[in-house]
Amino acid sequence: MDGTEGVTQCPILPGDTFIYKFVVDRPGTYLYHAHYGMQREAGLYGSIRVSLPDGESEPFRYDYDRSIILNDWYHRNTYEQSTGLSSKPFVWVGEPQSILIQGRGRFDCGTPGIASGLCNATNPECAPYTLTVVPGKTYRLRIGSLTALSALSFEIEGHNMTVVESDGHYVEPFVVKNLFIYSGETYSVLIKADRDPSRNYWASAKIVSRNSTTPNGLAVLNYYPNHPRRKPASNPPVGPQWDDIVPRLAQSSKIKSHRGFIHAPPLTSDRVIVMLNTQNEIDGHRRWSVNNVSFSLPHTPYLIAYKHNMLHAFEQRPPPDNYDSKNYDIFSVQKNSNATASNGAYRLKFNTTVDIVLQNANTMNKNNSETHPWHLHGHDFWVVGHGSGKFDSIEDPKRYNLVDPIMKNTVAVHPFGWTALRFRADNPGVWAFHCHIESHFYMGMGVVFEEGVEKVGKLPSSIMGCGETKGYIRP
Ligand SMILES: O=C1O[C@H]([C@@H](O)CO)C(O)=C1O
Repeated sequence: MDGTEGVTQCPILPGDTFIYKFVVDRPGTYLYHAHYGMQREAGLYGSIRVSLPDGESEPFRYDYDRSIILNDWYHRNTYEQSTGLSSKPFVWVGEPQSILIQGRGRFDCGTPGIASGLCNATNPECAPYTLTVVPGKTYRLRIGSLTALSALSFEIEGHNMTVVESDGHYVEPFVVKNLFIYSGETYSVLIKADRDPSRNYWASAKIVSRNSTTPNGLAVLNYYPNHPRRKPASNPPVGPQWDDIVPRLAQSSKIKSHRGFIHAPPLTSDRVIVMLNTQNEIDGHRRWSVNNVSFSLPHTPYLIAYKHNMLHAFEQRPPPDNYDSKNYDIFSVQKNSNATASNGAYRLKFNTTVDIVLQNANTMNKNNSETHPWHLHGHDFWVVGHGSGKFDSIEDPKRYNLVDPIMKNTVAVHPFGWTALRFRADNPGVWAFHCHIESHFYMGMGVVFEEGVEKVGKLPSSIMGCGETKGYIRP
């Protein structure tokens, strides 16, 4: 079960109980969240830690295992936000009010317009999250990002982090001072509590890629037995420049599979889909598109429509596999006047190898391109390449890493850059592939893949009840 509303099931109605069954078949760090409207941003999410079977060990050592979720937080509720996003004129959600580390953030209660009775900065719930460590011990910190919008840089004052896992795959270890993490991703890092134990240290999460006014999210690394509320004696780290793409691209390119766990990709692919990511206007609505097609969800979930011969429930023409890459200038604002909205799906041949090249471009604002974390349901993919500028379909594939690429389920395409990924279409079903920024998916930044749907067994009636399946009896 996958749980994506409109793709693999109908939404779960208020008061309903819905049971998800899935096989827990791989250790690692994972995220779960609502996939209806903007409910994830409204708070319906969490993380899952899958441990190893007894007797097996990981390719790294640590004394303690801790998990945190990074998020961004808005004061306006998601109904207001989604109304603005679909209005004419368009009302953008703007920057979040706070960055949260494990659910805790801060906000200046002196901000004009905030009713003072509702905001109390001395409330103990406003105290930063504290991670208590025993001097000399090594911690595995599992970090997941479920931000609605923000790309983050996470760091702990004075402590390097060794990246060892991402999205459930072991990484060939590398050391960072700050970890760039995009919505939908998970990382495990090892931290050794080997600094002066007489004090506490700041952990900080800073927004990158957007020129944000949101203050950094803060937490405290508390060396036992210091008091957890004792403020670190220094200023929190300022973090990297928000618009410096170089270190972000470098980190993305650095992540490789752990050498003891290499599962190499097929050396060739059967199909290449190049996806130009653009922001554009359709019928006066601000939208995001892939190859000039802006995604909209059908009322009848694809999986049910395919299995129950209701193909009329959505557009049968698939979106294009390419764009006019010869003539399109990705570095300037484009009109994209042929952009349309559609819910057509890509149909993949079962058991074939598919390459996706995400091509970033300028938004509708001058000299602006954003970071988009793309998340694929139902699969892990190999990240075979990242680059800046326009993807060269002859030269760039020659430089793909087909030896030890990392497998992930979420990967970023950087501003004015491209990201190439490869996967096997070997999981029968229908799967969303979308930008994990909540408002961007809402604005159409996604596609759907069908593969081997004929191999899917009888569908449970619990997933039905919407669109053309309204009359279906639910248990
Ligand atoms: O989708 C978006 O819209 C705004 C801005 O482009 C509107 O002008 C923004 O920053 C986005 O990510």
